[in-house]
Amino acid sequence: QLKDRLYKCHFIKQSKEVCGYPLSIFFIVVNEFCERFSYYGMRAVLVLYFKYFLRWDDDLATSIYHTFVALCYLTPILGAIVADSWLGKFKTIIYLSIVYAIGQVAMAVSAIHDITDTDRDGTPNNMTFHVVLSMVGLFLIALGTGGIKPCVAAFGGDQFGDHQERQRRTFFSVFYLCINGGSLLSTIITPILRAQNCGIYSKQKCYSLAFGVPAALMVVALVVFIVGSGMYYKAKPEGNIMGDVCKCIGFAISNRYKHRSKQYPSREHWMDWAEDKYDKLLIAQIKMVLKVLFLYIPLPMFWTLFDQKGSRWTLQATTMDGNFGAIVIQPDQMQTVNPILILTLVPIMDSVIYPLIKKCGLNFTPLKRMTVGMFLAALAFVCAAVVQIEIDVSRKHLTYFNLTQFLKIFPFLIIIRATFFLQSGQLSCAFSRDFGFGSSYTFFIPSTLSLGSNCQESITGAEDIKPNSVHMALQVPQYFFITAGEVMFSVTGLEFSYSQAPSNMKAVLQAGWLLTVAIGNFIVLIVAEVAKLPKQWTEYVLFASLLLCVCIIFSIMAYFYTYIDPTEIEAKFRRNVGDDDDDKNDKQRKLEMEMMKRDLDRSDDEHYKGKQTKM
Ligand SMILES: N[C@@H](CC(=O)O)C(=O)NCC(=O)O
Repeated sequence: QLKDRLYKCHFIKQSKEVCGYPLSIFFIVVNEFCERFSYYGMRAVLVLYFKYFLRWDDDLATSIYHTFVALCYLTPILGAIVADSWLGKFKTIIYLSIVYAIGQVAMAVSAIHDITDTDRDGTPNNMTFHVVLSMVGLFLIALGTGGIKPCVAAFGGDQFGDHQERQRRTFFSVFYLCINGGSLLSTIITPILRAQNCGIYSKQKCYSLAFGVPAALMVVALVVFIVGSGMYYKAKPEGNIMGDVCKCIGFAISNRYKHRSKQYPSREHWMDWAEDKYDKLLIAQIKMVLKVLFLYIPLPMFWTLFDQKGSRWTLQATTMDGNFGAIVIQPDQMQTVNPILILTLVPIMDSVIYPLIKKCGLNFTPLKRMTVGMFLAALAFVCAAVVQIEIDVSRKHLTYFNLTQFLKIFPFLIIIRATFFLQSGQLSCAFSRDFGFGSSYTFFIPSTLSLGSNCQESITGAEDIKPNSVHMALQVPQYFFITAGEVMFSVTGLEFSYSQAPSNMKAVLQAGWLLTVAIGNFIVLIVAEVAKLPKQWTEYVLFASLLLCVCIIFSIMAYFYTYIDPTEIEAKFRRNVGDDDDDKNDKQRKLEMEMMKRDLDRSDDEHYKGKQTKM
């Protein structure tokens, strides 16, 4: 460890800097931007791809969507283990990014309807092919995105020396902004691509392009990361810390069980039963981690609600009117409201709200912030329920109007003007109609119609599905509350997990934190499946109530939590151990340091000489 630290100091001293930041982190930040573009871009259109391309119903589409998201947050554990105990972060990121890019390409190919459209009617004839290929693609993406997730941020953090604490903190903020920048751009762009018509034999909605561009961005992310290769500090794998933790806990439990009889004196903490075999420092570190993990138990419920903005809320938007005057918003583009608000709310919270609360003399601790975040998310779902009731009322009556009569009643809903051509031999006639957002019509063409004459007046239409009359802008309050909740809950939670974790277990807690997201997505599936509520708004109310209950439980748990300083605790343990064999260790350490410094100086000289010879 000492040797590694010396090597790192030496490496960082030698590496190029721009404005006090290692040049290498620019490649990492750009990589993250492209990767998040790829992930969120694909995810933005996913639920609509299930519904309209694979022709699944809303429930199946929602279930598979959340299974996929859950898988994306289960795989970080795998990535952390592979990186820590075997390949190291750099190689893990490279290999898993390749898997990820292959998955994205598979998704793009699965969305080409022409591949199986043998009768050329615009719909695939072998749906199984498309379903299987897209499921394989999603599995590879989940493996890739989840696997690299705990590695990229930590790898970025590794590039800073101990003296660059401030720069490291700024790097993490920029990193979060890059995530949301990538997400924002892709969530605007991929729905536009999806809405285009493309195809060889027949034109259909262009899901292949909407998945193809994220695939290209993932390749760019990989290339950018590889280009920076020579500049990175690459820490060696530290051994499987997750394995050590599990073994130590397993030993404590089995040892406790073996000594269950009353004749053995009890110990202060059940983990103390591991003292017979394991280092006291490791046990103290595990105790710190377990304390935080216990606090994590109620957290998945927040993600249960949060991640529904990509499924239920997008489906809700499909039943709303996206006409904003100058622009028409696609339902899946509404998700951009989240990253837009993140980019504005994070700086406002950090520089105005939190300092103001502090000035008022209130101690707004991280756990209190997280509790408020949960409450805001519950509020967001109450808003979603109210909007849903509005939609249900507006869509209650399916009426059959004469089109002209209908347009007279709802002229403000007109947003699309389409022209149809009827042709028979040399004769043709054209008629135009205006359509409301989300509406469906049947036109009656009289058998007596003579082509060549004006058919505008002769053709009448019946409205099968009324245009969406509830405006998408009504979703803004629910987005506002869920994003304000995210800033208070997620950004604070990440910071809390990092600050309360022992030095060698930051990755373990990161993986634990990401696991709460995975569990949250599984809860959506379970609740939606078990409750099977007939009305969507009642499901929203159910989720809001569940989170409110969990929020109360969490606030009680948080009340009893005492904040710790892991560095201080670790130093105390090291001092205690050090007291026993101080002299021996000091001499040994000094000797090792001397030898390593000499080694490094020598390798420096050789490196320098090598450069001179080459010149
Ligand atoms: N606000 C989200 C991005 C989004 O939902 O558009 C976020 O920052 N997520 C964190 C991540 O690591 O993706």
